[in-house]
Amino acid sequence: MCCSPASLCPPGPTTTPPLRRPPRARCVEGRGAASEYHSAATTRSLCSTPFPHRSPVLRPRRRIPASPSLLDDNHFELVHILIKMAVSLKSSGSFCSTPPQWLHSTRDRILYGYSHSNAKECTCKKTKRPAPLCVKATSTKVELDFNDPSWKQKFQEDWDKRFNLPRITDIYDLKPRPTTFSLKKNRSPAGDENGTPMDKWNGYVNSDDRALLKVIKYSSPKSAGAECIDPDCSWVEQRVHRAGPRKEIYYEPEEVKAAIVTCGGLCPGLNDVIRQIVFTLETYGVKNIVGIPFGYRGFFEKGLKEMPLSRHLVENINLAGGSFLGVSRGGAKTSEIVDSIQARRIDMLFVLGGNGTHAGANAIHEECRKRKLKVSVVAVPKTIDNDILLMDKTFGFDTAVEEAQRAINSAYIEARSAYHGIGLVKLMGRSSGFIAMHASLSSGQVDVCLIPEVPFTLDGEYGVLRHLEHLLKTKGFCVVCVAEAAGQELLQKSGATDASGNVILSDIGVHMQQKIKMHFKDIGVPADVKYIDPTYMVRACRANASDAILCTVLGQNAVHGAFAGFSGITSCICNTHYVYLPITEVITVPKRVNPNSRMWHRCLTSTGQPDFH
Ligand SMILES: Nc1ncnc2c1ncn2[C@@H]1O[C@H](COP(=O)(O)OP(=O)(O)OP(=O)(O)O)[C@@H](O)[C@H]1O
Ligand SMILES: O=P(O)(O)OC[C@H]1O[C@](O)(CO)[C@@H](O)[C@@H]1O
Ligand SMILES: [Mg+2]
Repeated sequence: MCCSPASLCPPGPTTTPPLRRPPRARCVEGRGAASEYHSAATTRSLCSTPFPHRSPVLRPRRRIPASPSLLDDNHFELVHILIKMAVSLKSSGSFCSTPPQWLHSTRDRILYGYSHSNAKECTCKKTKRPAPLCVKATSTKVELDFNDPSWKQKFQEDWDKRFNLPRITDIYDLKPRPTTFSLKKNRSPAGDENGTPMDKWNGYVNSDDRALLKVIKYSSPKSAGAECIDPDCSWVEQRVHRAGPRKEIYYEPEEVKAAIVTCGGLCPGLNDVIRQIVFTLETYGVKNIVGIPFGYRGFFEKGLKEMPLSRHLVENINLAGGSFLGVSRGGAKTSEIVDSIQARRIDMLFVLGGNGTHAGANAIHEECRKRKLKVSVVAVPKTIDNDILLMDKTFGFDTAVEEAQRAINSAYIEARSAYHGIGLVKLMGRSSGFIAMHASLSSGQVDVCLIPEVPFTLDGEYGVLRHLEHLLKTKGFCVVCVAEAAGQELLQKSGATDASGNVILSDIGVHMQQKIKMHFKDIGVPADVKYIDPTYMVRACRANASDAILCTVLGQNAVHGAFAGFSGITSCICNTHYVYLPITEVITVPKRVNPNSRMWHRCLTSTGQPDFH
């Protein structure tokens, strides 16, 4: 029976006064640059007024390094890389040596994380204060000195270079032809007063159209989730290429052979994208469309035959989940794949997949260039994990969240109906906690959300288990949502990898289930633990409405991108606009949840959970 929490469900056990822990003082001073993360007022109050334990209100987080405040979820991971690079540089003796090491933002010693993948050591002045870690702002192509009045212009020039879309005309001298894509092509054009036909269809995107990647002007790097290029948080426009059909194209549709391949794990919406690619190709006039079975493997595994595709064949595939073409991991040998592309005379390759697939697509694109093949390789970002840089979301994510919150709801109902019920749900997300965070937010039924980006302890005074005790005493039941990649440092690593080389994670869900059961047994408190691991259920389903729309647009734009002559690009949504990005810009690291983002703070406000360390 399904029941709404307040009305139909049996009441939970009577609440008892909250379990109180002795208040502890939290002083963040004396930690180098980390202390600057808090305002002076916050720091004072943190040092002088210990807040009561288990307060449901959002408390200032402890020991968060300063620089993540400069970054959003897209770029948070870059800071980890910079920290690692900087720390290793330091240990190799190239860095100024005074500990402690925190990434820090000041006028003359700057780390800013946005869009910069190379960290270089800068000069450290001798100061009395412990020196912060010094990382000079660099980008992949240009070093910026913010004292130079023209730094913005340099930044923008560098940006435009990086986000310039690779195209087949970079290696081929080709003349475009007028597009065959017009939604008016089957109608008789209306004439003006002289009877001259007027083509009023204005559905083409100009190649100079750009969308802004970011729209917020942050007044300070300390603003929640701030993304700043320089320490003053100046406004700099970061523009990317708008996606859509162009008036001129670089292929003769009748001569084109187009192929579609789906790689990696399953994801809701794969079929919707396949279907739209086929529809759009046919609208251009392409007749030779094939599907490559079972991911990149289909290019070289004997016995796997390409599948001819047509509108008729794919008409209804979106009604089911999975991939009509099949998926696989591993086995990507770029040169063999390109041999196969060459042998099959493929002109356009549409690649649907996550970060690994994108890396593969880019390698294929590069190899085609090297061999001077006129092939457009266009990717469409697919992953329930939502862990690809720069884009608002990847297709499949919304649906996975929707399915995940069904599991949370079941855990809630089980926990709410049991005496001292504890519902525990583990959700997917190989390297990031987006599904867990969003499903916790959307369900509104989670008391504790644990993600890999935010470390936690299970045992001890400030551990999760003590908080569960508190919840049982105060609420009578509780629900915990843990991301599969969370708390890996608490578990033994197997060191195993899957066929694509992805690390196989240890099972935090089972570990927590056992720890919770043992803990309550040890302290002699009854606890009824119900563990739900919905695993493949969150991704083996058909796309929901919002993903279906996203897939439709991304699939269509992928085809427009190929006909416009682009290659090595991905078709995605940024800042609510549909755009093309060079693949190289989205695959450097997985996108992760920024613990200083408003979204994570909202999640904490919703769950009411404290710090667990
Ligand atoms: N760096 C790389 N270069 C070339 N090919 C790669 C690379 N990384 C992964 N691949 C190939 O891409 C395909 C998919 O990779 P992977 O299994 O990691 O899934 P994914 O695309 O990241 O999607 P998911 O989100 O499901 O993990 C595999 O066939 C793999 O061999
Ligand atoms: O299909 P497999 O190999 O079990 O992969 C599971 C992984 O794939 C994903 O669903 C997508 O990357 C992850 O959330 C999960 O860790
Ligand atoms: Mg991946």
